[in-house]
Amino acid sequence: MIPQIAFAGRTNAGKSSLLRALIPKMKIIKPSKKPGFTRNIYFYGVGNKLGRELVLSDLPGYGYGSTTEQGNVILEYIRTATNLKMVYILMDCRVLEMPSDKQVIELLDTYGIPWQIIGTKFDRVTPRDPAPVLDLLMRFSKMSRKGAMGASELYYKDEIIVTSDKSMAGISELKWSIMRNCGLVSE
Ligand SMILES: Nc1nc2c(ncn2[C@@H]2O[C@H](COP(=O)(O)OP(=O)(O)OP(=O)(O)O)[C@@H](O)[C@H]2O)c(=O)[nH]1
Ligand SMILES: [Mg+2]
Repeated sequence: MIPQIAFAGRTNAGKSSLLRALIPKMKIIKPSKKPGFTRNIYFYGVGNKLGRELVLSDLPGYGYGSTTEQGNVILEYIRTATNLKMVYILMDCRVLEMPSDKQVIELLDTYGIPWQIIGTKFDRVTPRDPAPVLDLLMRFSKMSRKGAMGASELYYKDEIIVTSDKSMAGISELKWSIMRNCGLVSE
């Protein structure tokens, strides 16, 4: 069965943009400034001449600007997706975790689906951003592990990969992470 990797996150988090950065040759639905732009799930098969190796799924965003219908699409996907190896939860580096992210994380834990946080729009982080955000990014970009977070540690059980579709920061790291999670390369 072909392994599947999903990209989830709040509306506008940068899911479609990150997919374009990951697989530039693929015709991916255009990113948009309008939150809630991706209304359905888009599946992208990735492989070589011998066949398809994995499927990347671009999920609709949740939270601001999304609809109940989009929420139901996400729920149904989490409930029924087969061979789902990882759900990357994208969060704008300057905003990070919101209550809706926690709800999705709790849902994934309920179904026993692995998840990992990906920071997006790293190019937009400036020294003027709130110190906790910068501090957190500094720690996680050094790949520190579980336990560094104090109160929120439950929600940061793994390292955060920090990315940008502008500077291409973290894109290669994310590609390796995807391949490891699909069992295409060893740990
Ligand atoms: N500067 C910067 N802007 C980004 C980056 N990634 C995404 N954006 C911008 O953020 C906006 C939203 O990007 P999308 O990729 O459409 O976000 P999405 O998560 O797919 O949004 P929905 O489909 O609405 O859930 C667009 O204006 C993008 O150009 C990034 O790494 N850096
Ligand atoms: Mg989108």
